[in-house]
Amino acid sequence: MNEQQIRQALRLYLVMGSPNCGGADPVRVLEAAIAGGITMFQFREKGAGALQGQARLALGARLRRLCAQHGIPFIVDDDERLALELAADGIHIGQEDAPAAAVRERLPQMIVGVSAHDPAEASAAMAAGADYLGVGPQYATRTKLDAREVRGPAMIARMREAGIRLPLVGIGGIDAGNCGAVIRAGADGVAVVSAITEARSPQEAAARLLGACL
Ligand SMILES: Cc1ncc(COP(=O)(O)OP(=O)(O)O)c(N)n1
Ligand SMILES: Cc1nc(C(=O)O)sc1CCOP(=O)(O)O
Ligand SMILES: [Mg+2]
Repeated sequence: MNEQQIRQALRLYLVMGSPNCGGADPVRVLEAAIAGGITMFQFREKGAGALQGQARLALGARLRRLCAQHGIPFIVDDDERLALELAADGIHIGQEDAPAAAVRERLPQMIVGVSAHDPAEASAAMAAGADYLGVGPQYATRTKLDAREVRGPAMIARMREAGIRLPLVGIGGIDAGNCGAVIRAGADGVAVVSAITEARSPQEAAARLLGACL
């Protein structure tokens, strides 16, 4: 994918694994979210009760197939080996994961997303060859227990003012009521977990988000 295609795909980015689905089948949740209009998906099988080993691989393969059927880019959180096993379109890594430059070198064919919390980390990620940035937490989140302090959309504006031109998505506590502020600050899109996975109707929640952050 070229830079413009990545920018478009970031518009409404669902990040999720089975622990986020409250007992519902993650495949059904993803199906509904796709019907509602999500534009990118990240398999993040993390937290209490997360699947391991073969079960994780099997779920990832079902989600991967669904994304392929609908032309939705499929990204894997953290795990290079899993990303390769699932023939993912990309990988997302954080500041505590493998160095971005090494991942870029090992996975030249993949989209590489990197978490950045300030302009210095954003510049370093850009120099390392990142394809997009994830900037959070925008707002308070209950989903990631080890999230950093809330940065707010102002951090995105600071990155843009500092000359960071990479495709960029905000993440953390984002819903239909606050996503507009994230886009107005300079993000190409929003990444969400609970606003879709915990909604009574993930399809309607995705559609509402898409409408609100256009
Ligand atoms: C799109 C996006 N942005 C940020 C993150 C967070 O990544 P990281 O800091 O590595 O934390 P974990 O998700 O691995 O707990 C993300 N996953 N996706
Ligand atoms: C996966 C993740 N990364 C974050 C960061 O700040 O980098 S916040 C987060 C969880 C986002 O979940 P929700 O949309 O339910 O708040
Ligand atoms: Mg990580």
